[in-house]
Amino acid sequence: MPDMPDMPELPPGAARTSPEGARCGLVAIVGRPNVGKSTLMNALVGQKISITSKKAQTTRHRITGVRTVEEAQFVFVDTPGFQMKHATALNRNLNRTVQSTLSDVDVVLFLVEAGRFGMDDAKVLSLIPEGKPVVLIPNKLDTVHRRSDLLPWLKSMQERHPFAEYVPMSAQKQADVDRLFQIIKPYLPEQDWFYEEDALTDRSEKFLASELIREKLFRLTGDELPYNSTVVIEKWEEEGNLRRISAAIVVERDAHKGMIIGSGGERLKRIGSEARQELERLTDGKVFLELWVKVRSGWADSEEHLRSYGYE
Ligand SMILES: Nc1nc2c(ncn2[C@@H]2O[C@H](COP(=O)(O)OP(=O)(O)OP(=O)(O)O)[C@@H](O)[C@H]2O)c(=O)[nH]1
Repeated sequence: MPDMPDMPELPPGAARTSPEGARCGLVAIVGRPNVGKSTLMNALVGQKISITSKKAQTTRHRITGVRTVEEAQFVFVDTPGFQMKHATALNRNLNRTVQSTLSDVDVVLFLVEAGRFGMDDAKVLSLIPEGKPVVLIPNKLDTVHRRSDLLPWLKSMQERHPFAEYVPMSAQKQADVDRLFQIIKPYLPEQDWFYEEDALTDRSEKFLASELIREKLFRLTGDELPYNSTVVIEKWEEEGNLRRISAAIVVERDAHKGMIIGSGGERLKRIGSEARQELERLTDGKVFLELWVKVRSGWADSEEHLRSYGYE
């Protein structure tokens, strides 16, 4: 059976429903790991399409979500986080992805943690091409006790970069998220919509499934598991409303394999059963999920492996 097709790429002008004065543009969300990019994108798109987790570096793919608000259509590109400590091929790839993603967007949302600007944030800022409108989003504002403490910090940020807008907010607050749409709307060019009004994402169901298994994997192994473990969907068959999925969790070391399997296979069973339940909700059908763990030593260092796993 075929995979769920990705949404076809419509050239500008092909959407049939653009209203008078339509705007449409690409919006990138960037920031160091764990700053709240996935949380913000999920809030903006209004549906869980990217996976949030306390584990840094959970977003490795470019993910596009689409949201139409009044006459404006926002096409979101969620770019990967950064891993500064380990300079592997994986990270070089991430930086390339970030830069190529940013070269063709209309506006960049640059997330930092309100009141903080470190080397890791500076590195992200330095990858944004010159001349792009950049909206500074000091996120997690709810964790700042006195808002007035933020003023000198905001002033210092003004000196770092000529940001187009300053929008301190909390990605977890709906009112803040709604306000953000209005603020970034003028940065979208006036043109016809790229997608139908109710389009949510152009990612396939298969991709979402692998991200979902990854989320369960990281949730249930806590901080023990290195971020560069990955999930590869090896079999995907559909029979009516039933999906038979076989997925491999690829890790670097035998020790990690044991960690995932757990004593008596308990942990792997739990990862599988939680992922299956959520996949059934996602696909609105029945799912047989077979999970297994593979050791692929040093895979994060090999450009070739990266290509075969689809990270180019
Ligand atoms: N208090 C608070 N926590 C937040 C907010 N936004 C996100 N978080 C939390 O911050 C953590 C990281 O959020 P993510 O959305 O996964 O961050 P990310 O930038 O996508 O992370 P990577 O995928 O590692 O790049 C999660 O535990 C979120 O619940 C916020 O506005 N306030």
